[in-house]
Amino acid sequence: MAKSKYEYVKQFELDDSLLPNTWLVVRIDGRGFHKFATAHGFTKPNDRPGLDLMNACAVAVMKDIQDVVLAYGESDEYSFVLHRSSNLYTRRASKIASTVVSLFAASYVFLWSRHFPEKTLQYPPCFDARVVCYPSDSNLRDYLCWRQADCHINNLYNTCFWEIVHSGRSEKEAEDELRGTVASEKNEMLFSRFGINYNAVPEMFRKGSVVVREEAEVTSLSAKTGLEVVRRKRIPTVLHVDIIGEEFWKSRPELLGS
Ligand SMILES: Nc1nc2c(ncn2[C@@H]2O[C@H](COP(=O)(O)OP(=O)(O)OP(=O)(O)O)[C@@H](O)[C@H]2O)c(=O)[nH]1
Ligand SMILES: [Mg+2]
Ligand SMILES: [Mg+2]
Repeated sequence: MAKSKYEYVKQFELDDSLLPNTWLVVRIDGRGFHKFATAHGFTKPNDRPGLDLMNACAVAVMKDIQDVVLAYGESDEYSFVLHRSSNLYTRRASKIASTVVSLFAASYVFLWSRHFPEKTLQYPPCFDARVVCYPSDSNLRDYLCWRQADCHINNLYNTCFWEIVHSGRSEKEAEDELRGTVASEKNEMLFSRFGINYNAVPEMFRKGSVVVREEAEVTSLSAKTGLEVVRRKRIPTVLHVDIIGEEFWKSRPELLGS
């Protein structure tokens, strides 16, 4: 069939394929979530149902997109790691990022009432997305260390900040008091002034959330025989563990393996 005279416009669509044989990380982040958290009365500094909802959305993304081998989330962001061998959408950046972020945002709305049965969603949440290539395994691990260290630094700061505010000081006073303090001083402040052992703060808040495909037994009914069948399946599972040290990677050699 003859091409229409309009077809030439396809030439304006530029190639945005990502470098082959590199780890791909899609990071999504809530747009204006400071305002979103306020509008929905999220607990400060950590809202458990809000974080559970983020994790449920990440699981939904991983159930749908098999090329995602691991996801890491904290605050209003989630990073999705696609294996270096992935050929999803022939590695076109905009197709990959837009698919991940729209699936995440749609899941956020779809699953909202399950996590907030008593709260009405006030307006549509929005997330941005970017995709970055990491050429080596150590670059990828350093990326994930960066995000988990960010989670730790922010959570320690925010835990102190809100303890000071909840004790009756203004936000400005809390900010002034925390300026220039190091981690050990913040830990000491939490312990001696507020009776909080930082290590006893839930791991989800201190370490963020990692989603990996863990083997589990799944029971279903056979359509043929009507009998129960037990299968071993790899299910996206949310963990709150350290991913900076060796332990996590040593016990999961398949993650970085080919
Ligand atoms: N109260 C509360 N707020 C949260 C929680 N998680 C995230 N937030 C808010 O979300 C913000 C996320 O930070 P950013 O992503 O840097 O800021 P943002 O307001 O989303 O702005 P942009 O990402 O630049 O659009 C935090 O500063 C908090 O205000 C939570 O569990 N509880
Ligand atoms: Mg944000
Ligand atoms: Mg953020």
